[in-house]
Amino acid sequence: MGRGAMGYEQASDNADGRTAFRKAEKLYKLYTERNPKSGESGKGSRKTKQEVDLSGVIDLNRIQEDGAYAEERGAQRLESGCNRPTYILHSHPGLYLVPGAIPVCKQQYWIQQALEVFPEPPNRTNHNAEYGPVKGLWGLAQKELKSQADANTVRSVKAQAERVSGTASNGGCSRLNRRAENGVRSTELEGTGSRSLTLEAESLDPGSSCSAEPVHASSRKAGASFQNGHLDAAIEGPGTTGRAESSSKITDPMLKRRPSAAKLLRKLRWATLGLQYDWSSRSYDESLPHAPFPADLADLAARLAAPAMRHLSVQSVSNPNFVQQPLRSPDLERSEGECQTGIESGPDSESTSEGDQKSANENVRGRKDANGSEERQKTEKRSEGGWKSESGSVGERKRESRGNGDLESETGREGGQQIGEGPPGGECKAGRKSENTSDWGRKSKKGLQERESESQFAECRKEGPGREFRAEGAIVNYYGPADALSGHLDDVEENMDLPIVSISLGCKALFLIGGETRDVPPTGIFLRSGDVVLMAGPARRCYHGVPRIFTDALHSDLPPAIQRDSADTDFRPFADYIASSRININVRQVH
Ligand SMILES: O=C(O)CCC(=O)C(=O)O
Ligand SMILES: [Fe+2]
Repeated sequence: MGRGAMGYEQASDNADGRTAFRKAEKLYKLYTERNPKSGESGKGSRKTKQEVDLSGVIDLNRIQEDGAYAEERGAQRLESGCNRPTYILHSHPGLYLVPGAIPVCKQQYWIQQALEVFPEPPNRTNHNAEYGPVKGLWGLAQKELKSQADANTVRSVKAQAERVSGTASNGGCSRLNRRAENGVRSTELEGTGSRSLTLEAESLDPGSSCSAEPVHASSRKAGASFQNGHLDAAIEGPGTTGRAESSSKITDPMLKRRPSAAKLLRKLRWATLGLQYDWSSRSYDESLPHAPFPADLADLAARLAAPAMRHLSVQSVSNPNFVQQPLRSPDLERSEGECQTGIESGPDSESTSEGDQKSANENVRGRKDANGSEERQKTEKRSEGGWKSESGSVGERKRESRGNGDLESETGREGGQQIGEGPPGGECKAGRKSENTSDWGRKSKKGLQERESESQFAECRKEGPGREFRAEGAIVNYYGPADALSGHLDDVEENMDLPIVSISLGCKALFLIGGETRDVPPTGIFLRSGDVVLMAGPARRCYHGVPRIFTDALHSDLPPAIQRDSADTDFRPFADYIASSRININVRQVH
């Protein structure tokens, strides 16, 4: 196929029955192997990553810096009218690449939204099927993690005390209990209620004979509760302990099986915004309860989509058969020309309705996958999905696929300048502090502010009436270190020429885009935090996927402001998450 630089020239040779797309996925996926030197072969031996030749992957940073490289890769810079360099690839008409489109402070904002707000009911996540709507997942997970950290401190103090005294004594034990209680109270002071206290107490020094027994007992009585039909994570308890005795008090069978919030967060794989996609019917189900599409994200998507919308408009004029763009809805009517953030108006994340569990035990392909199947394909259990698990027990690593299971997981968890609208005055304010959010977004490093001045967005315009992208639904993908999204098409939206606006956040990913069949060898492109991809027109009909994300510090290419060690304190919990994760928000116009 003449893409020798990709390093898999043989990809279209179908002799072994594998398609070119599949071969590329296999070539690039994360391989780990046990290092016999680091322990006995088998259990306990260290896994090491295998080197893969990535020289064929298009690097958008280099495209921007090196004209010869850009030309060699068939990349051409567009005048997008948005002051951000936008590139097209000659090999993939309809694909638009906007490196560093989202400023770093906005990346922080969207990461926070994706973790704290977007998974909230009535938005559905991969957890709905098994556990029903889970409310307050991020907050509760953070409390658990903090309690675990406190417990670790208690443990190390205990160990130290034992080392000093030589033996453990009852006196030492009660001292430790006091410390544990202090730990709980200090957490409570930070805003947790009394039930949270019991939850946290359970996490403290688990299994220790010195643990605070009376508190445990009260936690069981607190039990889990439903509020407005939602499992309210903020006041639940027993599901997080996993202890047999606690489940005896629980009547709802779902809750018995519910893992800790921290684990649920780790296993979060997708959330849907706006119109809810029903994986069973492979369509957007407008009867499913849904919150309005977040206004700030809709505004951002409309701006980001502009280059593709402009192109489509031109084509529709020159070709009368070309599909006409739908009229923009009056409620999205806004003044033209402003290129400010829309994030001041955060989405209404209040739950408005009951969650839906109707497809709880089904797993259905939600899109056409790399095998070309367009059929509804039910698989046995939704929870089995298409997740691949290379390490860990099924129970430990069992993951739910979103629909067709094209998000895969293979191992356990391990550890430019931009559109995204510069706010007035050149400051990169990430947005108003909302009720549930911390105020990290208001802080901004000086250097950042300078780089993200308004001037670079001044020309970023949305198109006029009739040509503006209208965000109606989005899928938010959460990738852990060994997760992959296998080749697929997104082909259920009404107008398949309209762009999908795809925003990358967190660790670098390898994105593959091929052709209309999986026999076409795909092109690999690195996507970093803040990069945006538009797939419009012909590119909408091309198989694409993410075989790999890079979570090691050397290759994750995280900007300092979202790195663990250098992020502002308020952003630190999000930085902890994103250090080994990638989030992708892809926004669609459905009608
Ligand atoms: O994660 C990505 O970059 C791609 C996501 C995607 O293709 C999808 O969700 O349909
Ligand atoms: Fe996709």
